[in-house]
This record gives sequence, C-alpha cells and structure tokens, in this order.
Amino acid sequence: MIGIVVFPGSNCEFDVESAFRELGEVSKFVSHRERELGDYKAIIIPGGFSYGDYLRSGAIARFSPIMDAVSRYADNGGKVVGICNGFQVLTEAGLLPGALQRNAGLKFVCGEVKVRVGTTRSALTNLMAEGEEFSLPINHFEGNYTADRATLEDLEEHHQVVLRYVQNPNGSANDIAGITNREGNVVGLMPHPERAGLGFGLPGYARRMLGSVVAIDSVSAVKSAH
Ligand SMILES: NC(=O)CC[C@H](N)C(=O)O
Repeated sequence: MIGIVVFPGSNCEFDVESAFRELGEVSKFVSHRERELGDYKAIIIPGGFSYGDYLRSGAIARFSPIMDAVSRYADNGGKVVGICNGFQVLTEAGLLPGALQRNAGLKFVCGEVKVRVGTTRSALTNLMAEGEEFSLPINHFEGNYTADRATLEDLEEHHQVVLRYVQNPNGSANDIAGITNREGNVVGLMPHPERAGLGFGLPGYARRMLGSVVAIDSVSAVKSAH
C-alpha cells in the first residue's frame, strides 16, 4: 500500500494513484490532518498548490499535523518521494536541503523537458541506469532549485543529484531537477513521472522510476544494491 498525502490544494493525487495502480500497487489517500502514518511501502507527497502557494510553495503545508509523522517515517528509513509541490514541501520541512524559488524569468513552465539520471542510489532511481535520458512533464512556477555553495558541493560530492535537466527550464542551480537525502530514502523532484504518457499508459522509463519506489524494502537495501 502506498500512502499519498493530500493537503488543501493538492491536485496530482489522482495521477499518482492511477500511475501506481498501473503498476499493480494500491494507494490510500492520507489527510494532512492525520498525526500518525500506518504501514506503507512508501509515502508520496503529490504536486499541486497546497494552501494556494501562499507565502511560498510548500511553506504552509510543512506545518500540517501529518508532516511530523512524515519526518518520523523518513527518520526510520521509510521511503518518501515529493513530486513538484511535494518537493517544495520536503525542502520547507527540512527533509531535503536547499529551496525552490520562482523560475528564472518569472515564467510558469508547462510542457515536457528532457532529464538525465544522475544517480541510481535512491528510492526513485534504483531500477534506472545512470546517464539514462528521457522526457518528463513539468508544470510549475517555483522550480528553480537553489542552495548555498557548500550545500551544492555536498550534494555533488555525495552523488545526491537524482535527476538533472538536459535543457534547464527554470534556472535551477547545477541543472538540478531532483535530489535525494544522503541515505537515499527521501527524494524530491520537480518533473512529474506519474503524468508521463499523459494518461495513455506509462512509458517504460516512468514504470521503472515509480517501480523503483516499491522495488526495495528499506534504505539499507538502497545502499547495498549499489
Ligand atoms: N505542479 C505543481 O505541483 C506545481 C507546484 C507549485 N504550485 C508551483 O507552481 O511551483
């Protein structure tokens, strides 16, 4: 069972549910009001406009009751993947380093963008090949990843860049489209793998990407697989 956290303003929860259903995985929606998480294979924080993106995207959602449970779940090695607004929530919550600021040029970007797998040592890429390239949908206003120089160096040194844009659509530092924490169990990315194929069936790379989330049981397995 996959847990999908839903905030007021989330709007990609059904896309995530249907993508995992295509992989044979059942999901349950988890309200932002909950204080405990049950036994899930993984927790997904989906895209959308939680709390209307007021203040900063993800800045209010991170104070929801459920987020303490998500932090504990991650601390215990549970797999947590934040997609788009979910990535923003994870950085605001301090589960991932850095921040997502407004796109360069202050433009909302919507379309497909080519990305490259940076590391396979993560809950989202363990079935992928390093250097593999494919296109994924993007749809955001605040996807411009930023961090101080030491954090960026640290991310590169420890191979925590999960996905990089081949052509940077938003001004992200180091062309970063997605990162993982040091342990590999918490991942955030701006593109939407669950929307790949636009409802006509997930392409193979998207199946392997979302399949990675359920392919292994624990963080130690992420580590030992590589
Ligand atoms: N698709 C999304 O999740 C969008 C995230 C956020 N509302 C933004 O525009 O940056």
